[in-house]
Amino acid sequence: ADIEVLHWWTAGGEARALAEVVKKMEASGQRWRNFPVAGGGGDNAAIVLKTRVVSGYPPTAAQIKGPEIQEWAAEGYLADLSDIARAGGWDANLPPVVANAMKFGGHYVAAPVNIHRVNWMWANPAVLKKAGVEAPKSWDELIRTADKIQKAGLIPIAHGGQPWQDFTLLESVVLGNAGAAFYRKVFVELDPAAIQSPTMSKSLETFRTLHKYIDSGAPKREWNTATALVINGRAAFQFMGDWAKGEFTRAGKQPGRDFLCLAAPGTDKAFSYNIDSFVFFRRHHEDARKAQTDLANALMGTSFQESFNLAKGSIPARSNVRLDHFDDCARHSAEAFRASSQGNSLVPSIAHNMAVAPSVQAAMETIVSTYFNGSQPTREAQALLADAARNRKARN
Ligand SMILES: OC[C@H]1O[C@H](O)[C@H](O)[C@@H](O)[C@@H]1O
Repeated sequence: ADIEVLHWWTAGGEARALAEVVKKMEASGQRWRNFPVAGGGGDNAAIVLKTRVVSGYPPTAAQIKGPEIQEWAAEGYLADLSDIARAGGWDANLPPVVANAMKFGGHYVAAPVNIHRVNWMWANPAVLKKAGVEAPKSWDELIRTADKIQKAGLIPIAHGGQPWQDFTLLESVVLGNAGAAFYRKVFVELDPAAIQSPTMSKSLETFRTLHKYIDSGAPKREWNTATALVINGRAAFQFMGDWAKGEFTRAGKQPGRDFLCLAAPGTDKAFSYNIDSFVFFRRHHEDARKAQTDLANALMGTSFQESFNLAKGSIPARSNVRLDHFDDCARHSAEAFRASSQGNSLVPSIAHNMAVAPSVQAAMETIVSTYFNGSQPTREAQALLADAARNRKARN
């Protein structure tokens, strides 16, 4: 049968990883019908998906993540994957944080394909050498380092001017400056007092200071175009999740030699997670359900979890996939995931829709991006963020 899948993996490394899924499906005799919606981060895809579902024309499967999964399940649109999960031993082979994110009312309604770490700093060692600087360990040190890089005529920070990319940068600043417990207070518990605290003011001011280290070509730039600036030695750093690594490896670059994968300043003991997953829209036709079962099984298959994540830059969601074929960055990520799960410094990525409901996430993303690209007083931005948080809580 046809299996039509809506997703937003159109950038080079993403498309290469997606090809692994298509290969698997075609091998199981299903016809893959691609429904890509361009736009990194997935904001566009979420809008297109809503339109299709509301007009009674949902795809067979779609890329949906975090609390949005529970929202769709609560509406009764998603197929129950419990039988597939039981037969596949998902509970035994997934870290609890991953398993729980895939469930609604204790039932699996989504299949996870990976664990991305968001709080990375990608660096070009040749650019650092040219500017005579070291990789910074704190955000204050980053600012001093960036000044030197800029004086050397190079771009300190490769960035794409899109709200989700701005939010991705802020989450690493808060995590690095104030730690995992404070991050949770602000971006998970939505605590208005923490949002309006001097600690948050400091992080917002550090965040906005970084704006002067991005180049004038940044507005609207896609994330992978920004990664190319680091790959090509025009820029020193990019703050982005490890989907960026898929771009370096696709360009034949070696970790440790051509690029460095470092934790964002001050975040080496923390892990901001982003889990990609697919849901399946309820279907009554037997063939369609068979195709959905085949895809769910393929996505959680050990060999697929290896081949997909080698291309994507993330680590497998399945905890029993050996990492022998993975590089040092991936092994570093897996170790950081393990250590931060034990050390209580594993946090859901706010910028990548893992922490709060989509509506409050979108409201905060807009406030954060407006603040980053303008001259709004910090206190004012904090008040708006606190309002967005309160509104959400009022609706709970
Ligand atoms: O498009 C950029 C990134 O956006 C989202 O965070 C997705 O989870 C990730 O898989 C993708 O690579």
